[in-house]
Amino acid sequence: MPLLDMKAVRGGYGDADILQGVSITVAEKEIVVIVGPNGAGKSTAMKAVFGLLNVRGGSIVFDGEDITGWAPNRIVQRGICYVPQVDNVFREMTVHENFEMGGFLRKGDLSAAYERVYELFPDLKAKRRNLAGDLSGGQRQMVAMGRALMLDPKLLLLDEPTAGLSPKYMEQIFQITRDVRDAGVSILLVEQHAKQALAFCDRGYVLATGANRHEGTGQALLADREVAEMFLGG
Ligand SMILES: Nc1ncnc2c1ncn2[C@@H]1O[C@H](COP(=O)(O)OP(=O)(O)OP(=O)(O)O)[C@@H](O)[C@H]1O
Repeated sequence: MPLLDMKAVRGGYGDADILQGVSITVAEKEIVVIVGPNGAGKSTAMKAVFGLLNVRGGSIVFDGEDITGWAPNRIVQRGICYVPQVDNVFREMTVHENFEMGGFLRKGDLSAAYERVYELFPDLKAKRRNLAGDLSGGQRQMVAMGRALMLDPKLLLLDEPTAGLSPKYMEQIFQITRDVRDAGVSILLVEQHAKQALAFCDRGYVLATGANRHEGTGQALLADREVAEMFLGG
């Protein structure tokens, strides 16, 4: 059974259905990417998993439990964390304070959790007293990921983590994403950099106009002529 099993989900923000029956699965310790043209519903599909959408059809099962219609705070407690594309750090707080905010919902000694995030993001250890707002875009993205990881999720949702980053930082974020997966966390991410993301993920989905178009391993999607012509710029 996959860790996340989203089946034929329909829904939107208001009355109109943006998602027209989207199905996505994520297995334990798998990196799954959603790609597709602008407005395809990629971010919306991710928001559906996190309880930010009016889901009017289909189901979302996580770790054996039907979480369809649950509120985000309950979903977080169940083991899913979501890193939105923008406004994902507290800019007026230090790196460490951001991590403290991340751990806010957890009880007990968090020293192991801090150790784990600083191990994953060694660059941030030296900048732990710096304001998050003073960091580069790539480092802010790391703060956002680290903050989410403080909650020790089973599944991490990342909405365009490499948006606006240089190729160097994009590679670094991908590498860190692999490290996070190797530490036992499953990852679902939305990416604009489709070719690079498909090359790095385990499996991918191509969405268009709110529906599934293609799915397969990253390598299979990259090798698919129709995917290349229609969605990857030839
Ligand atoms: N908060 C919102 N309220 C109403 N409509 C929205 C909202 N967010 C997105 N939409 C609409 O939902 C559709 C899908 O948007 P979504 O952001 O999921 O696309 P996307 O595939 O992630 O594309 P992009 O790469 O441009 O972010 C678009 O038509 C968009 O205008």
